[in-house]
Parts: sequence; C-alpha cells; structure tokens
Amino acid sequence: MDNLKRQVGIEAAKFVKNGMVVGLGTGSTAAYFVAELGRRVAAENLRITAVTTSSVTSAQARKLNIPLKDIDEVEAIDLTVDGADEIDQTLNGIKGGGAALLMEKIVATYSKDYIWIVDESKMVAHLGAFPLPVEVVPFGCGQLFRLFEKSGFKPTFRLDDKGALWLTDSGNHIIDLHMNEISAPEKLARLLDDTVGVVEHGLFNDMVKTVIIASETEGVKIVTK
Ligand SMILES: O=C(CO)[C@H](O)[C@H](O)COP(=O)(O)O
Repeated sequence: MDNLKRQVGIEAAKFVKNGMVVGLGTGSTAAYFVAELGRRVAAENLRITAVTTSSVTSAQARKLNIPLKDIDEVEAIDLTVDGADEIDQTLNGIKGGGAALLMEKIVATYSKDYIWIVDESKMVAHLGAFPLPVEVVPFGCGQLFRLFEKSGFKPTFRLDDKGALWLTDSGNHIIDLHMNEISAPEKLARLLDDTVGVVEHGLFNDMVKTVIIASETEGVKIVTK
C-alpha cells in the first residue's frame, strides 16, 4: 500500500513546475507528494511557494524547506494535490479521514487545478462505506448529533487518543456519519450545507477533474473527467 501511495505522490509531483503556487493536501498519500516536492526543492532547486491544508502538512513542509505562505498572501493557487478516502465513478469523493476537510475544501476551491492521488482501494461504486466526516461548531453540537440520529445518519463523535472530542485545526469537532451507502451525494451535500452548526462536510462533489490511481496490477494511471 505504501508503495502505491509513493508512486502516485511522485507522479503528481511531475505536474509541479517552477514558479507555481502549490496547495499541499493532508494524509499519508499526500505526504508522499510533499516529500517528493521537498526532494525536488533540495535536489533540483525547484522554486515554488506552497499553501497547506493542515498543521500536520505545514510541519512536514517546513522540515523539507518548502517555502510556505498563508492562503491569503497568495494571488492564486495554481495546483493542489490531495488524497481522498473514497472516489466514485463520477469522481465525486469523500475526504476528511484526517480531519482536515475544511481547510482542504477551501484550498481546493481557490485552486486553478486540483488532483487527487489514491491507491486503487479508494475507488468505489457508491460513496458511503467510509464514514462521512462533518466538521461542526462546538456550541450546540450535542443537539446537532441528535438531529443526525433522528435523520438516520448513524453519527459518532470522533475522539482523540485520550477519549476527548477531536479538535480540528480550526477549533471545531468532527461527527462521522455511518451511512453505508450515499445514493444522492448532491442532495446530501445541500442538506448538510443548509444545516446550522455544520461548518463543512467531507462530500467533495464535482470538484476534481483528475485522479491519479496506483494499482498492483495496472501500475499508475491517470483518470480525467
Ligand atoms: O481527506 C484527508 C484528510 O482530511 C485525506 O486526504 C484522506 O483521509 C486520505 O488520507 P490517506 O491518504 O492517509 O488515506
């Protein structure tokens, strides 16, 4: 698995050229992309500026001497590369397994080009086997949890290793929805967008045009929409 993740990370880094502002995703697959960019910055004098999608990725980029800027300091983001938890046939996806969905969606929204990198296990017929992360404001999140229960969304609060409610980089909590199958991702996204207390959700519908997939049998392939 790590080898497949490394392959797509290295492949995606080939899209990065001198002078670009690059969005750095979060997660174990995106980390291989960041590592390859760090290698190119050191070995090839690649000149880029990066914006990141989490404190974890910022820390990795700093260690690798990748120049960072705040998202509001850059004119535009040329390309963002990120991982995903599930991707369906239409290239809708679920993200947020690493709890970075809010910053990931903001950086993706302001990127001219956006690529996901995954191993083949992430490609699915229908979204929903992976619990859908929803970032929620702490105030009233117990009420929101009960609303999700009543709606049949089978919510669970995400906890940290001490058993406390997970705190995101933006100071919010995460509720994971165990829906098993999401038959209408657009409809669910609209409902969550309209729900008070929801900051953001992990449905990334119609956002990505390019996915780089690695499999044991077929190697690396690039799927476009
Ligand atoms: O959305 C994410 C973090 O919020 C990640 O991109 C997603 O969880 C995939 O992670 P990994 O590459 O470790 O499987």
